[in-house]
Amino acid sequence: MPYEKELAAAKKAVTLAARLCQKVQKALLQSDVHSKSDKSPVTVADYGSQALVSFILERELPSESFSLVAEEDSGDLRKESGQDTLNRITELVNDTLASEGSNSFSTLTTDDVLVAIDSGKSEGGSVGRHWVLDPIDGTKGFVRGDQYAIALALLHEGKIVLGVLACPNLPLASIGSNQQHSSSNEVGCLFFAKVGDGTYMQALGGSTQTRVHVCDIDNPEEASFFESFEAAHSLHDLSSSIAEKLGVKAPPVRIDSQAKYGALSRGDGAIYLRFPHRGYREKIWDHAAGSIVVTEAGGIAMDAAGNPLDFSKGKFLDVVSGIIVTNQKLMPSLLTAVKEALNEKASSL
Ligand SMILES: Nc1ncnc2c1ncn2[C@@H]1O[C@H](COP(=O)(O)OS(=O)(=O)O)[C@@H](OP(=O)(O)O)[C@H]1O
Ligand SMILES: [Mg+2]
Ligand SMILES: [Mg+2]
Ligand SMILES: [Mg+2]
Repeated sequence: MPYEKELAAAKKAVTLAARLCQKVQKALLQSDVHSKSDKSPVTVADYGSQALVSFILERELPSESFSLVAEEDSGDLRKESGQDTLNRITELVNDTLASEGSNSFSTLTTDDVLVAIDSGKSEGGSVGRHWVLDPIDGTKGFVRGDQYAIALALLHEGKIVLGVLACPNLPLASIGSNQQHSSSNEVGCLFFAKVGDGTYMQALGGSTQTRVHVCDIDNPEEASFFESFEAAHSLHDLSSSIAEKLGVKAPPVRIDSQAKYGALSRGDGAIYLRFPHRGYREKIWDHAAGSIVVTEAGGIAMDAAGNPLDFSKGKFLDVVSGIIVTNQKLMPSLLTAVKEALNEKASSL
């Protein structure tokens, strides 16, 4: 089966990274959170997760020429002021590797950790294979104690061919707005998909996998939709105008990160709307794993003009206006509603 060993390595890497993140989130210290040059937050767990995933992929797939496009870099950790943070990250990475129960590695030094983080500097593109990683997607949610995801995908000749999404705080039971009462309040989901092979979910750290599908609603009135928790990341007014045009009755479900794609892939809701503020450029690591998880579950992800998402152009994902995701039946009416809402918005400016 194509990409079988890559999927196994990706699941292992992401599961270990999730373990590191869970440990940090439980006891998050103010000193663990820093601000990047664009003012967005980054924590020791973002860096630790990136170092771990990079290290595990290289260890598990030694024969491959390794290319990784990832969100974080080690610039701030190489400064004098970053030394304590780097020591803390190195300790977290080594503790997590030790908890894996294998003695087949030697303790990583701070230099090893810097090198592992910086192997995420690849630019991606349409040629060859590139891993695409968001070590913590939804860092603001992570810091708040809410939803976040570790999102890893493989790009091959410009197409996403596999994706793994760990959502440590996502309930195993549905979170949709019409959710049934569930006796289980267990959290921690691992979604994974290979091209042509469907999408599966298992409990994080578990082994029983179930195939998942997007919902098959065709009446928009019965649909519910997901959007960003942070109003700074997506225009909530615009999505509410789209929902109104569609006749959606349920209120929006606002959660952080690509956990939205995971929830959609198992039918918790029907639509995901994402309309960043003017001037923001999407990055491939914010959508690569999520998009294959949804499409292999029977959904479609497009930009607001109905173009497929093109991951082959480097680290940016250039889209017209925003990203919309839903099932096959709802997409035509969703595209119409989006077009109308965007036209109204443009004429009111
Ligand atoms: N201004 C702006 N507009 C749009 N998107 C932005 C913006 N700033 C950041 N980001 C990216 O949003 C990523 C998190 O997206 P979410 O959908 O999780 O947003 S939210 O936290 O639910 O509000 C978040 O991912 P992480 O940095 O990995 O957390 C960012 O890549
Ligand atoms: Mg992100
Ligand atoms: Mg991130
Ligand atoms: Mg970030």
